[in-house]
Amino acid sequence: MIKVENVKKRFGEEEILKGITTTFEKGKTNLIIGQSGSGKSVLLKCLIGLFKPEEGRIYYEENAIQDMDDDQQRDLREEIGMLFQGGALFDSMTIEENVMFPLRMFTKQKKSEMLGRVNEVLSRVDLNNVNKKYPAEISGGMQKRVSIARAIVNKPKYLFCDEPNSGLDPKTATLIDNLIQEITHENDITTVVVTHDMNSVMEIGEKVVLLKNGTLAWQGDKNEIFKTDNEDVTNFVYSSDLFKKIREVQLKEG
Ligand SMILES: Nc1ncnc2c1ncn2[C@@H]1O[C@H](COP(=O)(O)OP(=O)(O)OP(=O)(O)O)[C@@H](O)[C@H]1O
Repeated sequence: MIKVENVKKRFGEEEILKGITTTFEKGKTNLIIGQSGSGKSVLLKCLIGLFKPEEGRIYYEENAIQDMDDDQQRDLREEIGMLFQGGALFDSMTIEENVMFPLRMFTKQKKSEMLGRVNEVLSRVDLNNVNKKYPAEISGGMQKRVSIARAIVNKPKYLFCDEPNSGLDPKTATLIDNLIQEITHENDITTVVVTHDMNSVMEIGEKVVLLKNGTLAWQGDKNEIFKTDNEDVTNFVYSSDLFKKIREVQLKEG
């Protein structure tokens, strides 16, 4: 579990996060949603220690990042898997080399051991026989699977995904969402996903945190999001025409 307590982050005069308090739960897919510029990425960067909040505390289990020394922060980094926006695979490396990269960075395993683990995670994301290909030689959906494999190769306790569906067709996006959720459940990981995608909210929103102008406007789960009268939620959810229509049908049917 990750606990966020009154986190404030400013850039110059502008306060971007205005005191966020929430929890991201273990074994669940926790989603951060909100309009463009609401502070989702800044919060994610605070969580992984890329930005230092001016105020507030972020706890991994019982331990606040703010109290960790360099060694403890390095240990924490090894427990974190990151799925970057766009995948961020290294173009000049094969799929196998890409997935092996975190193992080479963080462990002293033998090559054969690393290869065993690489094949295990590639197989988990249903990718076989692509080891020697380069990212440009496989589809966007497959690249995303490779990125997931790379993010989990070190058996992280915490997984962060920045817009995992960007650039994917709806069917592939749903497959990727489901894969992230399955892996979260199987390994009891605390997963945090930043997304704009209402389909993701409906599919995997086990805990949903809505940001608005750097404040926490609402939190709940995917079922509650369609029942609440919170105006910020309805503005966000029903800014999509499709969901507006679903809402009208729901209201008609009582
Ligand atoms: N390094 C930075 N320096 C200064 N301002 C920043 C920095 N990073 C983000 N901001 C500002 O913080 C605000 C929130 O940005 P953030 O990237 O968190 O939004 P977001 O909700 O993730 O939006 P999007 O959905 O478009 O990615 C924006 O006004 C942005 O300009």
